[in-house]
Amino acid sequence: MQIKVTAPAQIHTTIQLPSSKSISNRALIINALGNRTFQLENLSDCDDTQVMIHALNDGKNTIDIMAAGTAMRFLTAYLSVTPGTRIITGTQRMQQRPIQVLVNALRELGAEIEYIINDGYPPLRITGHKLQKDTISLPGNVSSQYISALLMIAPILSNGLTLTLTGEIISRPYINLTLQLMNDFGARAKWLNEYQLKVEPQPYQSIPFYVESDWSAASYWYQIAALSNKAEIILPGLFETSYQGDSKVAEIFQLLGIESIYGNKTVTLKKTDKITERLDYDFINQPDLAQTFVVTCALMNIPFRFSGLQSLKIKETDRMAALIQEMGKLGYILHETDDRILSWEGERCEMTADVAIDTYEDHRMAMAFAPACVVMPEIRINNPQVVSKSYPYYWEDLKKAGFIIEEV
Ligand SMILES: O=C(O)C1=C[C@@H](OP(=O)(O)O)[C@@H](O)[C@H](O)C1
Ligand SMILES: C=C(OP(=O)(O)O)C(=O)O
Repeated sequence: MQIKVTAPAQIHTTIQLPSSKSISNRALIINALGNRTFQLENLSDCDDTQVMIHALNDGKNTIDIMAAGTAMRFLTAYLSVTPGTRIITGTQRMQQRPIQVLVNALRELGAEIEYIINDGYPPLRITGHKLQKDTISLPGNVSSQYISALLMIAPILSNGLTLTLTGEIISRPYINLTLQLMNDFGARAKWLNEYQLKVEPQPYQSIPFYVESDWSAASYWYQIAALSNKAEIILPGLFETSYQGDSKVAEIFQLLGIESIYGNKTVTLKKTDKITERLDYDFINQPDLAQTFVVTCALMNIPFRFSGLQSLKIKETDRMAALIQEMGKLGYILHETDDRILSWEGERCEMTADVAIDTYEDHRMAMAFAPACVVMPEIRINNPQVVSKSYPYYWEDLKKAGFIIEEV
């Protein structure tokens, strides 16, 4: 399927964003490990959260988490401490996303996990039982989701857990998000120092819990505002002091002429004329924002150097390669350095005729490229349904804001 997206002349709208999938999926695991006294409120309706709900509630022997990285990693740890033998699998791409660091750590703690097809990758066969060991060391430079997964099961281990992280720690705000939620649910978990984490053997308590809106999803509305001549966008359900590391998007977009005005549980995006001449930024802590800023800066003609992108290669697709390829179609020549930096110094090439953006089964490719139509007559997006991974109503929300979406 392909759609053609056309933008309105100006944008004045209020958009109810989806709930945070990162918070939803953590709250679900924690609640499942606790006593489930309260219902979680405002859980995301995205695919990644729906697969997690099914995995935890349906009692199936084979669990298919489709493309959800958090579900694969968090459930691998969860199933390792939950009685029974289960197979956990996912999409073809999920079967290429590494999980060895987490499996090795869990095995060292005493878990029973087998690779079913390829060593180091899902699918896995997991038999859950009590884990005894209470210290573990693992690399922090592949995916923070492994660390979050281990942290979340730690309060129910007999002696708690001390984790030592080696190498550069990527996506650290997501580890902090995990600690924050664990502590909200009555656990005792904290950093001992920059590289060590400690979790006490203190069980979770259910609490009434409401999931806030998704800051990563908000980034596409910041992008639309930045690319528009005239825009005012109100986003309810977002807070300045958010648990989510991607709330940083507000600060970075300030450099691209967008002011965030925080009100009663909402943020309003307004345009300013303060726009930086170039943007250099290290995305090590906010990898999911990289696509938003690559597309936005190039289309605003702002040269950039974005570092800290090493984890992009093992996400829904190789996002570095996908960005270079698709920005090339729009006439922008990006450079990749050392598998971790993407830069653009203003080099242009001819734009592909009848350009259609490929999305590589990556929701963020669709969501970050669609706003390009604000500065182009139109944009075509292939396989637009990929957005359901984190933001099922993205296209409906664009329509609500006055965009025209046609199937072609
Ligand atoms: O813990 C989480 O909720 C996430 C952590 C990040 O992954 P990495 O730690 O693999 O970078 C992020 O990209 C992903 O979308 C969600
Ligand atoms: C990388 C992402 O998700 P996950 O790793 O959880 O599949 C994402 O949502 O951009």
